[in-house]
Amino acid sequence: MQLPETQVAVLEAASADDPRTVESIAEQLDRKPAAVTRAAFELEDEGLVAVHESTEESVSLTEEAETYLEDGLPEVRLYEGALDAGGDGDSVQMGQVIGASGLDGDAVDIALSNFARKGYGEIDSGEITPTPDADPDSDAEAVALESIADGDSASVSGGTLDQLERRDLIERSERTVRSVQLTDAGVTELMAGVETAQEVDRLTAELLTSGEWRDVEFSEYNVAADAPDIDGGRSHPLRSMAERVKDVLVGMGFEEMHGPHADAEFWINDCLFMPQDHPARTHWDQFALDVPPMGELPDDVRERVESAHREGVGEDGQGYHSPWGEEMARQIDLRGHTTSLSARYLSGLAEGDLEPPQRYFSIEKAYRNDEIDSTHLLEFFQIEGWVMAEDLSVRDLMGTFTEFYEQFGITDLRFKPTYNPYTEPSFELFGEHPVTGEVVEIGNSGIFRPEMLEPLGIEHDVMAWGLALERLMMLVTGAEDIRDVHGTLVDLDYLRTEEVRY
Ligand SMILES: N[C@@H](Cc1ccccc1)C(=O)O
Repeated sequence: MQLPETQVAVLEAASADDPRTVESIAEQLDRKPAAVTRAAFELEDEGLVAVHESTEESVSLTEEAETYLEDGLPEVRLYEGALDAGGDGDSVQMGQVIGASGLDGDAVDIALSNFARKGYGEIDSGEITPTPDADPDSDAEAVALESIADGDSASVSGGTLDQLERRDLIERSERTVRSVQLTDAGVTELMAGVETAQEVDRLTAELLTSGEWRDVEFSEYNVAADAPDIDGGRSHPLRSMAERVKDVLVGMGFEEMHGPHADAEFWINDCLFMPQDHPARTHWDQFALDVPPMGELPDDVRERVESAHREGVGEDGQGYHSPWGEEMARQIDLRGHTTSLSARYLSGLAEGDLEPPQRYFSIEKAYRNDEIDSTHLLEFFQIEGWVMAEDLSVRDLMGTFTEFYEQFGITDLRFKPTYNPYTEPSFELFGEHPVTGEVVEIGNSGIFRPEMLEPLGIEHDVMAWGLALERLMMLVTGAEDIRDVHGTLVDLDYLRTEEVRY
């Protein structure tokens, strides 16, 4: 006959004459009692053993009892204290006795309430008279505590157990004791020879149809084992990162902006007070599209933008005093930054009138004719954002960045003054790469100039920024080359394994 391994072991350990407890078999086989119990019941189903059950009282000591085991019962200590204080048959002041016994707190009351009951002496009007021949060494309760500690509660009388339970010194519970005894059939099978059935690690169609599944032993699951990697579809890690950024910004009270990737230069550059002869507006930096120009620009904004470029804004404003042509403003480019969205939203074109406070963000692509290297791509994601409020300062800007980047564990931000035609003051942001230790530029920001805001019809302060999503990703995940993170040169292994939680 073939049986699973544990059943064979239990069968061989069992005896026909002498029922053995599951615990003793488990100890002998060095297996868990639960596994032996399971095997015993399976063997019983086969008629090879009988499992007998009985209940047994188990007694355990409470914490209080454990301390008495160390220090002695309080009443015994009181008795010894009384003898030490000189009361061998004579009465002694209670205070003296307690002092000599070393008892304090609740232990004093416990001692006093058991002292007379157990014949250690008399307590009367503040005096204690110990019984000269009381024998603390044979104190039934103290002896019982020792026996229970040794696992021999059977030798303790029922009366003493009841007394200990009343004193909360023991806990009694019932437990089921199972013993295994070989049946005649079991003896016969054992003599005929029992073999260990092979373990099977997967259920097959053959096992099912043949009915053999009943007899084979299935190996246990190892939930800690390494499983093969499965390369199924999953979110791009940069997408997950974008979602996480979005969660953070929405949590900070921002609303999302959306808008065209290919847009009129008007929204990309002119509204940002970028002079039309600015180097960033050449094809060295941005991609122009060979498509018809934008048909209509909103008249009033167009006029005010033109005038800001020519004469500036305010009483002593300074424009660029250089030519400004609508034709160039209507040319369609791939946006070199998503600040075009901020211009659109601020103009009210997208959202209607905006009263402060307002907070907007976008996580969209920008396109630049850059040289591709470990920190530059032609297409990348910008985390654009702006806050419109009554009074804003550089502190608000720095505080917002500190709060934002903290959510990603970046706490060592650095700020460097820079220049943008559309912000004053302006700051570049830097963070340290966790692997290379290099200080990496992660964003650009500032407070929008009146030359930008007035033509858009904004009378309040607006602070704004453009942060690089890929650079944030590199700081968070330790990726060292932007080309591995996103784009046509991406590292597939990185895409398969990188975990970005959001
Ligand atoms: N447009 C800037 C970022 C920026 C946005 C808004 C204000 C200031 C800076 C860039 O692309 O680098």
